[in-house]
Parts: sequence; C-alpha cells; structure tokens
Amino acid sequence: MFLAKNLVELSNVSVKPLTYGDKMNAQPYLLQHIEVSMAGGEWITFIGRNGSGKSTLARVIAGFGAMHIEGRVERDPVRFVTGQVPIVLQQPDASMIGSTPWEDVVMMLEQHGVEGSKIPELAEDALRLVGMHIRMHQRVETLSGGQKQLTAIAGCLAVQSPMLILDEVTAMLDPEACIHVLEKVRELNKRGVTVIWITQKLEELAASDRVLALEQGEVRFDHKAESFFARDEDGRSICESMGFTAPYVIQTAWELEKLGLPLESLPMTPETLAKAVQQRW
Ligand SMILES: Nc1ncnc2c1ncn2[C@@H]1O[C@H](COP(=O)(O)OP(=O)(O)OP(=O)(O)O)[C@@H](O)[C@H]1O
Repeated sequence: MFLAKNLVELSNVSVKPLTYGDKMNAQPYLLQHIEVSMAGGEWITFIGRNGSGKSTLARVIAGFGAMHIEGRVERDPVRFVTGQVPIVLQQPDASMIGSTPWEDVVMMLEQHGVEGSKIPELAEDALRLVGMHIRMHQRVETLSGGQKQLTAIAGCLAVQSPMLILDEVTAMLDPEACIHVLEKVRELNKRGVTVIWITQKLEELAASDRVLALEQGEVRFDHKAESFFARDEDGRSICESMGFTAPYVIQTAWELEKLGLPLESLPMTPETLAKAVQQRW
C-alpha cells in the first residue's frame, strides 16, 4: 500500500541494463539493494563518483525503461499521471528544442497532449516562475547556458511534472550562472516543488533536505548534509571516506576544531560560517 506522504518508494531495487537472453545474466548490476523513499516538497541531492549510479537511479524514479528492474518501485499514481518525468541534463544546448523559450515550452506542452486553449497561459506562467518571461521571444542562440537550463526547467513546470529531476544542470555553467540557477530552483522548492538534484559539486549540498550518496550502485549515505561532513571520534567523515574534498567552509570549520575552537554546528555556506564565528567570539 502506497504511503500517502511519499511520492516515490523504492524497496530492494536492483537494476541491470536491458539486454536479452544469456547475456543478461552476465550483466553487472548498475544499482543494487536500493531502499529510498521521497516525500512531496523534499529536496534530495544525489552525489557519488562518476559511474556510481546517480543518473540510473534518477531514470528509475523518472520511469524510463531500457533497464531490467528487480524489486519494488512505487510512484504516487495521482501525481505521476504521465509515464515519464522529464529530466533536465547537463548540456544546455541539448535542453532546448524550440527556437525561443516560448516555443520550447509550448512544444513541451503540445507533446504532453495539453489542450491548445490552455497552452498560452501555462507556458507564460511557467516561464514567469523561472524568470524567463522577459526573454520568452529571444532566439535560442542569444541565450546563455543558464537561461537555457531555466527554460528547460520551465518546460517541466508547465507540464506539471511531479518533481524536477536535474542531472548536473550546473556542470557547464559559469559560477554566476550556477548560483542563479540554484537560487531559482531553491525558490521553486520553497513553493513546494519536489527536487532531485544530481551534482558532483559538494558546495551545492547546502540547499538539500537530504543527501543520498551512491557508491558502486549502492546507497552509502542517506541523511542530512551536515551529517555527511560530521567527523566521528576517529576524525573521519563520510565525505572523506568516499574520497571527496569537502567545501572550503567545512574545511575551515575542521581547521578551527583542530585549533581547539570548535563551532557549535557545521556551517554549510560562507554566511553561516561567518555567523558561527561571530557567535563564538
Ligand atoms: N545502458 C547501459 N549499459 C551498460 N552500462 C550502463 C548503461 N547505462 C549506464 N551504465 C553504466 O552504469 C554505471 C552507472 O552509470 P550512471 O550514469 O548511472 O552513473 P553516474 O553516477 O550518473 O555517473 P556520472 O557522474 O559519470 O554521470 C556506469 O558504470 C555506466 O557505465
């Protein structure tokens, strides 16, 4: 029975690529023994090294085939009305199909079979939510990478996607555009939009309610971001044991602790670091 509060539940899920006959037995698992549930309005960040299975897990949640799935995958039938959830990928040029943001979102709505008379209002509302209404008739070749990504996000919002699945959408963007896209997605999340954010950049974890760290197709960690960086009595964190370099603010807090000046809680942003330092002294 589906738990009303959960949008998605995966229980003991393992995944192989879809191949036929004997070959399939020999295929290695891309994911193994995954137990994950996700509530509406949550922001969950997937991290893990290249090839750890982040995109595969996102595809399972999004409902894409081309995989042999074992175990139980349940998606809220009320929210997941169409079979597949669109995924925004890292290449901004691959994210847009129309020649303008307007055309792009309208095409997305048409592809989803939305009644023609409803399309203009839905398209404009979605573009407004990501701040792209002011550029909605601008040619695609004159848009920045960040503006293309925001247009793709508007397309997902327009078709009432049950969640935003964003697979390394800031990977090709400059630092300013990264911050802008992250801020827009954070605004949407505050309005109740559920977010799966896939990244290799640990400084982006600050926005999450939860971090899900994958290692060789298995969930290694599923908790709050602060716990990912918390050091145990041996002085080691999950972050370090997975071979990641912690963001600068976390390293600063660790150095202060080494000097005998521990902060009350681990800061996730430069602002919270400054505040924690100010409160201590
Ligand atoms: N269709 C497929 N057939 C065979 N192997 C596949 C297929 N799809 C993915 N893989 C393999 O599955 C593993 C997990 O891939 P996945 O793209 O999910 O990882 P990821 O954590 O998103 O990696 P990255 O950070 O590089 O995007 C990789 O080793 C990949 O090569």
